[in-house]
Amino acid sequence: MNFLPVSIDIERESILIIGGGHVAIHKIESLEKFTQNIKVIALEVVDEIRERGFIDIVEKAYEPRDLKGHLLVYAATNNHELNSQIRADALNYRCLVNVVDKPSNCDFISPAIYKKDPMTVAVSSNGENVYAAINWRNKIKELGENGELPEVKTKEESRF
Ligand SMILES: C[C@@]1(CC(=O)O)c2cc3[nH]c(cc4nc(cc5[nH]c(cc(n2)[C@H]1CCC(=O)O)[C@@](C)(CC(=O)O)[C@@H]5CCC(=O)O)C(CC(=O)O)=C4CCC(=O)O)c(CCC(=O)O)c3CC(=O)O
Ligand SMILES: NC(=O)C1=CN([C@@H]2O[C@H](COP(=O)(O)OP(=O)(O)OC[C@H]3O[C@@H](n4cnc5c(N)ncnc54)[C@H](O)[C@@H]3O)[C@@H](O)[C@H]2O)C=CC1
Repeated sequence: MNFLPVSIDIERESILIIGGGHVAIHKIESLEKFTQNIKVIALEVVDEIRERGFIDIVEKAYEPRDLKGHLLVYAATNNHELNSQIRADALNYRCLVNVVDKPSNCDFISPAIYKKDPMTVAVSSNGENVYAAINWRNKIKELGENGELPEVKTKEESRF
């Protein structure tokens, strides 16, 4: 596996999550710091997703055509075969898919994020050790909360 970190403009994107359980909530907790343009398709959706109010929820079984028009897709069902099938289907729709139960079958993976406007830190272990990524992020967050990261000044003042 070899994942390149990039920052994607999602201003005009609707992000699709297939599956509405605990892992879907995880993904939403990161995504909602950046966008409310999120759609969830699942047989059943947990209350924590419903309570958010801004999420477009469709309670039904996944079908390949659901992928149409979505750049970023999270295959987050509890069905291993279905999650892999979603990535295979996505080849016909130009989507990038995060398969939550198989790092080696992902177009992209979700880093551990610390966001303090306008700065974002995203830590990844290249999909190899999610707990190490979370530990590093927590350490960076601690530095940020304790005022130990460089102050963000204007662009001119920040020049090297
Ligand atoms: C590869 C990746 C794919 C992807 O999902 O993109 C992946 C895969 C897997 N995670 C597993 C378990 C857990 N993951 C979390 C949490 C997070 N997982 C995230 C990312 C990633 N997880 C990607 C790699 C990122 C990298 O490169 O390092 C974070 C950082 C970001 C996010 O999800 O948004 C988010 C922290 C959110 C935050 O704190 O901000 C927790 C903790 C918790 O649930 O609270 C548990 C324990 C759950 C429990 O114990 O029940 C397992 C099960 C196998 C195992 O346990 O060994 C797999 C499958 C596997 O590794 O095979
Ligand atoms: N990447 C990560 O951070 C982590 C990944 N995992 C993996 O994530 C997977 C999902 O776990 P949970 O969210 O806890 O499961 P869950 O059981 O809480 O939720 C599963 C969801 O999938 C939906 N679903 C199942 N079949 C469907 C279909 N045909 N069409 C539409 N929706 C369908 C269900 O309705 C439900 O909303 C597990 O396979 C687990 O191994 C687990 C922990 C962390």
